[in-house]
Amino acid sequence: MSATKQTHGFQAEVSRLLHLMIHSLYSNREIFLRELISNASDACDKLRFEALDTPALMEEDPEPAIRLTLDKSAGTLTLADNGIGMSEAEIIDHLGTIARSGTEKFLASLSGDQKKDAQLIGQFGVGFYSAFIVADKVTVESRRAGLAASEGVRWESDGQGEFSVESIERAERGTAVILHLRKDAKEFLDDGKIRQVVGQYSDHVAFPISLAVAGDDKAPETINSATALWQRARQEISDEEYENFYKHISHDFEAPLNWSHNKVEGKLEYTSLLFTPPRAPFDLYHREASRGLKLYVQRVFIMDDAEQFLPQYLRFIKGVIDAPNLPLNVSRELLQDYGPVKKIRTALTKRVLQMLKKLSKDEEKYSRFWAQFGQVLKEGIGEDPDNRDAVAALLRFASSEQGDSLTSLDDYLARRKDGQGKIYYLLGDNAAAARQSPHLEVFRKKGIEVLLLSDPVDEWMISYLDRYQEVPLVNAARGELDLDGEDKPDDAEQDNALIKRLQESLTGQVEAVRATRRLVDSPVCLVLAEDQLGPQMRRMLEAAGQPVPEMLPVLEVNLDHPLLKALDSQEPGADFSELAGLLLDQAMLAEGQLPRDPAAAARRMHHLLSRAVTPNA
Ligand SMILES: Nc1ncnc2c1ncn2[C@@H]1O[C@H](COP(=O)(O)OP(=O)(O)OP(=O)(O)O)[C@@H](O)[C@H]1O
Repeated sequence: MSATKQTHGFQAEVSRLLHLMIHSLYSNREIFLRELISNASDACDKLRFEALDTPALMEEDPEPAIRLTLDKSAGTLTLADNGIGMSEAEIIDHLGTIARSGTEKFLASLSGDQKKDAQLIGQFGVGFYSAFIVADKVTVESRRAGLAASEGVRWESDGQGEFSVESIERAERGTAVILHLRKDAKEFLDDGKIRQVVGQYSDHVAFPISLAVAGDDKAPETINSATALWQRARQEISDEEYENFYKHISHDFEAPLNWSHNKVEGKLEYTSLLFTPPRAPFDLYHREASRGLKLYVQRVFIMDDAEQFLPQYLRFIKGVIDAPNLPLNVSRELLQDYGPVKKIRTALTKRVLQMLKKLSKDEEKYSRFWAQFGQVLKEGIGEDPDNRDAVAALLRFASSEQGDSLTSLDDYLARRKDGQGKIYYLLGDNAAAARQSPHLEVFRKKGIEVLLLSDPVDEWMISYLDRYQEVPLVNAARGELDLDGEDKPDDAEQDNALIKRLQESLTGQVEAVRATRRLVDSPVCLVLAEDQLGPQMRRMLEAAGQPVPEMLPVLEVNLDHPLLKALDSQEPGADFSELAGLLLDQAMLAEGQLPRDPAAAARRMHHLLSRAVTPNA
């Protein structure tokens, strides 16, 4: 009826996503039904929420419902809901663009390998566009609750880069998605098939889903149980139901790693159902990425991303919380400093940490978890002092004694040597480099294990973790080592003439030169003073444009090493200074740092090499 049919181009990312999705999800294609039903259920949730303030939005049709209709002769499957609906502007915006930062980069990371991409797209959440996996044309008709019947809108596309929009007369509120099924997707015209897929993926949707066949006299039949899953008793819910519920709320297709479902009674009554996802969303580190739980009050949906119920470092946890005693008109601002919310948050945080502890008993699953979320969890060491030991127990580290496998602090403590009162760690740019560090020599000799920390956040993180189970953590490359009382060189040793000569020659480049017992095979190493910034923190500050205090390292020397012995007999003069400079350069290189003056270091090295190849020069 409208003379104003307009054509729009999809945002480039949408076209690309559509193309990749159709290709990579072909063998999982029944998920389109779950995704569209999830959207319909969200739309009903949103309507109920808005109607709390504006009851008139319910019009004459107050019971939220989702209706599926098969039309075999037209070859269409229609999903209709009487939820919130969309205005013309909304439909153009929601069904033509993707408003998540990082999307372009994410799409570029897809490989073209169907299996791998299918999993990755799960991180993204496929949503509405999955309709095109089974349909070669999709028509959406909608009217937003509260608008007049004349303000209906029809959206149509064949998924090839463009969509059209026109205004229509639409008496019913809500949205109908009409799928013109592809030739190879006609199985979805079979009511048995629809029943099976809805039963499998969407049984727990809290609104009735009915199925009708056009031309059939039978009344539409409800085909799901239509109770909120989290309200049912734990023992009545199968693992598969939990898994499907997770997929429904997260738009993921892989099963969660584990979950925790609890009902808390009493003054602070609430039910929580929390899931550990199998993969990090692609935008885990984007500020505006969705995070947090879905909040319900008395089964009425209140908001997505209720981030107030968990701390930042647990932002990857998915789930729902139903707190029947919160006011229905609760807003984000109100949640912020609402006493009961803080209490629930404290309890849920503990709950999640327990859930992760349980997960850690399953080594295979936990290593998947750790690879995806380990970095985020480390934020908790700084962020959550009250639960520091519980978070620390979940951390995993490379270790000098454990080859490629990672260790927990508890396992480290269980293996420690009699009388070893400290947990030792070493920071490095990567575990392989840390493993080569001269600082480990004395620990190896004594059979003491050292944790190898190489994440960019590790130095920051460890600065908050000075103890675990009352045992102090000590940086193996910092301060004076005192492994078993006998490691400190005595004053007479420090009073050595060679040390004094080195110190003189390196004035302005090192804080001090000291004799050491840290080393076995290496001649020298650098040691940080107790209060000095390490290289990782330095780089982080520099990258953030912060001023970095200039502090000189301490050079420790192994007086038993043949090189130092030879140096001792070297006459004072230019050669001695040159060799002293080279020793310092080497110590920096062994730390993975550049010498302070790389050009001068290279010159010294060339000089030395020339002499080595032409001994009489
Ligand atoms: N049945 C519907 N009724 C009302 N609005 C809808 C409906 N289906 C989709 N929309 C709107 O279109 C938007 C985009 O839907 P889409 O499924 O692509 O993404 P999403 O659901 O927001 O995200 P994700 O699928 O990753 O959770 C929705 O956020 C919603 O605003």
